[in-house]
Amino acid sequence: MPADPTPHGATASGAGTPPEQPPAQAWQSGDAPQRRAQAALRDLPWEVGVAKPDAAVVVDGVTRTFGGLTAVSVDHLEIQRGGITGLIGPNGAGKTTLFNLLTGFDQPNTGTWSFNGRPLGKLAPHQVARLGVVRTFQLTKALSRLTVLQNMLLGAQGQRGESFLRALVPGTWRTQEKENTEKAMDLLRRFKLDTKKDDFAGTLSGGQRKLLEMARALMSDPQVVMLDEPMAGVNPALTQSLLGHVKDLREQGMTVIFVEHDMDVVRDISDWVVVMAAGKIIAEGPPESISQNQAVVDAYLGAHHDAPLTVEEEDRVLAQAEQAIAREENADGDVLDSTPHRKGPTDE
Ligand SMILES: Nc1ncnc2c1ncn2[C@@H]1O[C@H](COP(=O)(O)OP(=O)(O)OP(=O)(O)O)[C@@H](O)[C@H]1O
Repeated sequence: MPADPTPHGATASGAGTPPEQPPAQAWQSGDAPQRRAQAALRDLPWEVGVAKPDAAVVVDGVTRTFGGLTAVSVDHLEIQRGGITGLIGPNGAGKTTLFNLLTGFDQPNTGTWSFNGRPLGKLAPHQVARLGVVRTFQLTKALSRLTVLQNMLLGAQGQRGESFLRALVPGTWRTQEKENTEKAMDLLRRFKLDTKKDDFAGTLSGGQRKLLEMARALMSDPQVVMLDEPMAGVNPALTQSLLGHVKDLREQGMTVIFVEHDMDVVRDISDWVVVMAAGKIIAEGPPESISQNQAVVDAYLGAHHDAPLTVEEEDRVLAQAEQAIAREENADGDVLDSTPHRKGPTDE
């Protein structure tokens, strides 16, 4: 069982309640998306698995084990549409594994999950992306020997050229390619990478690669964007710009879920925070509820959250990222084959 969350205002059952506040305003269509998301969430109890007023993603009974280790065991989780949800937890809590499962990069042992009511299990990453759910990676997977623009074009989804029959009509393909190039250049301008379009991605700084990764994810017009540590390794000058871009995604109506260790960043941009430890969700609530939650404090202190990764941990994270990249490249390249290319629980 997950530890009871005990945020400010905790009840005997361990569930938290929001503090007294003025009555929530009814949603106005002209409201800023941030205010809408926060208004929708403000009166919810701070308890694990709480139902959201308008859930885009719903997860039920998802578990993933590696040998004897339970990396993810999530009973119930709902992600509010149009909000920014921060997913936090100590190293090894299962955050990346949960991202991998939800986006088709890994398969669970049990469980179901859906987007807009449509089950996403058994779909490959490119199929999940086409339905509107995309992710970025902890270690940016911008392909270093492709140019910035080529990387962007790889992120385009639903290309007419992917259909075998349409691919036989070169004019159709060229139209699509032109549209994709224009869209890519618009995004590159937005992310201030347009002057680098012909540079190899490998020559970009860490922060610029993060921007490229985010820009590339937007090529498929996603509705849900999952960002794995978007700020990690980014110099302070670019951090504000990246934060601004994440907030922009919400402004444009997207649902954002992001993994982050920096609590200042989490407090700054999250409408809601979900805390994982040892594979389970141990707390949920608005950012202000989290630092007052004893279960969260214990999980972080107990796990030596701020300790640097050991060489073994670094090797594992790198190997995981490389495997994920290889799987996505297989999925991208194999467009005529709808068979999912994924790692399953039996492939450990
Ligand atoms: N492919 C794998 N094989 C074996 N164990 C794995 C694998 N992937 C993840 N794990 C284990 O599952 C657990 C959860 O790992 P995961 O990377 O999801 O955690 P995390 O919360 O994302 O951590 P971090 O914050 O360090 O990125 C860890 O104990 C990890 O060692």
